[in-house]
Amino acid sequence: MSSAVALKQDSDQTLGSGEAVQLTATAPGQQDLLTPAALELLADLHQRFEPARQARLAARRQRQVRFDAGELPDFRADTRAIREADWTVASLPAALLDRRVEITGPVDPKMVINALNSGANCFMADFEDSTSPTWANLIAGQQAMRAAVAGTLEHLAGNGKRYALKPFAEQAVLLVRPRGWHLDEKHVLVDGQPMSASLFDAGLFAFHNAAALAPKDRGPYFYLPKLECMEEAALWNDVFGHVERALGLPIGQIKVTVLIETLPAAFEMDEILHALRGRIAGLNCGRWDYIFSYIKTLRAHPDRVLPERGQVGMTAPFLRAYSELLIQTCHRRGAHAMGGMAAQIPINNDPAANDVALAKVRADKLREVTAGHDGTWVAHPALIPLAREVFDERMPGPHQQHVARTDVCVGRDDLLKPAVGTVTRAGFDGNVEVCVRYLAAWLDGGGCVPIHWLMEDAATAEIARAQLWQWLHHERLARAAGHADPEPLHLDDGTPIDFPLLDRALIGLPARLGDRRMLPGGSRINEAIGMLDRLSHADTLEDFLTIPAYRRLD
Ligand SMILES: CC(=O)SCCNC(=O)CCNC(=O)[C@H](O)C(C)(C)COP(=O)(O)OP(=O)(O)OC[C@H]1O[C@@H](n2cnc3c(N)ncnc32)[C@H](O)[C@@H]1OP(=O)(O)O
Ligand SMILES: O=CC(=O)O
Ligand SMILES: [Mg+2]
Repeated sequence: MSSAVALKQDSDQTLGSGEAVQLTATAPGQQDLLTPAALELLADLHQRFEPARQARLAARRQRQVRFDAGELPDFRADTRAIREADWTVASLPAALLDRRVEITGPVDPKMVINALNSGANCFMADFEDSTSPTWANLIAGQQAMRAAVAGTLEHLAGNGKRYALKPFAEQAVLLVRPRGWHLDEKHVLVDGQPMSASLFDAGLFAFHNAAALAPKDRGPYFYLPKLECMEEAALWNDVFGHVERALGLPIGQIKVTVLIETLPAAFEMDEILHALRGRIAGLNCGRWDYIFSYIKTLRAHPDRVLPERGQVGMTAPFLRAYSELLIQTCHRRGAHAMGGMAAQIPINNDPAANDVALAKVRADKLREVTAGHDGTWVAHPALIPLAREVFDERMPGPHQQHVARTDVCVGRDDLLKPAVGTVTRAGFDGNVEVCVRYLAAWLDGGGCVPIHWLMEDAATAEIARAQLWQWLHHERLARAAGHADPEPLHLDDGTPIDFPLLDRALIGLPARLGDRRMLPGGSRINEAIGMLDRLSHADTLEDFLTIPAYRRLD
């Protein structure tokens, strides 16, 4: 670990000497978390791994330049030996053997208590897609994690309802999802530079909780988001190896599950498992970011434009191929193949509509367990009994790794084959509405919101704004790709998808939304409309919505 760390908090308060960590914001109770020793670990992680992170991000940009020039993703020639050799990942810890139902959600204390008490096998506490990373949210989330692991987490709601944890044996197993490699944590500067949000979230969680987890036969367990290739997985492996040494943990104590939620990563599932083989417990189908990544990666390929989001289900060719390849790959290597998230949530005030929503969730879980997944995700506690029932019926053991799926034969074309369908006016306007409402909520500190009874988070908002951009720029992109006399895309009623259509949707949105005081982030709606307008008109597709949005946070 690096030498002593100087801590400057706001007013240049210096607690030590040597390298400087500067905190640019304050939140209640942060002194208990950001102790000199914790900051020393964070500074050390930054100094060791920031150059490699930046190199990986540069490699992403270079790869995208090639895709924009017409190249298509493919399996790597230089890693063929890894794919062809027989090897398996390290054995799984007992706590991660049966993961049939996992609940996910933001990290505020009430959600954390509800999720841990929910009866799900596991809980993924999410610092990424469903958390808006205000400094207050991050500090409160890390405090909630520490108190949850200590068994002391309590919450008193505004309505007077008290929340407390069930006994440890009845709680879901905790996994934490740190933010992805692309995000900075601007409130922590090391040597004057913002540190990686991934290293901040994961490093701080491990620092405060590894010792308390060990006597319970647990460790810091992580879900790793938005990886694009094996080198990014190897970087995580190096980080965790170093954290284990720094904290005196046995090597391999930190376990990970990797979300396969980018198109490039789907071509490197074996390689990612291999890079993390001493600590990986499984892969997960992060379907929403995967759809976003398909659009983003193939943005300049006019023959691979997707229809509106509602028509892109898991039975679409490229999604079916990816989930089946994930199951086959995981089971060959001794890892769990986790399913993903249906977006429907319970509809409290309309029993008939609720039945339809639950039927869609049931069909999704049935598809997953029948295909060979070892577990699934739910967004809401009320969906746990349904998911459990479907998995219990078809998966009598703790998992189904014995289902080898040798019948699956997925090649490059299968992973790239687009869904067929249309863009309706409702689909176009729906993308505008979801993006604006989600962005407004996010800017106001809310990371996950129900909109028209669907769970909307950063990944689904990314689909909405990336689709809008790709549809609107289609004619220009097609011309650049060599198509003679390309036309704009059209809605199914014949209306051209052009900027006047977007302008009309944006101008009409406030009236459609009604009383914005009733909406999460209602006061930020105009700002969100302005952002979507700019992002949609820009000649280049912004990599992540949350990067420009983060500049406006705090
Ligand atoms: C693409 C991806 O990355 S998916 C993973 C990221 N997304 C998620 O994790 C989604 C998590 N889900 C949620 O945040 C919520 O379910 C929402 C925002 C969609 C809906 O939440 P609400 O509007 O509060 O739903 P609702 O009012 O029906 O909740 C009823 C109760 O269940 C609780 N609840 C709802 N979802 C969850 C959850 N995921 N975890 C724990 N508790 C939950 C609520 O806190 C509430 O508790 P209370 O009765 O004690 O007040
Ligand atoms: O993180 C999950 C996803 O679907 O995206
Ligand atoms: Mg995701």
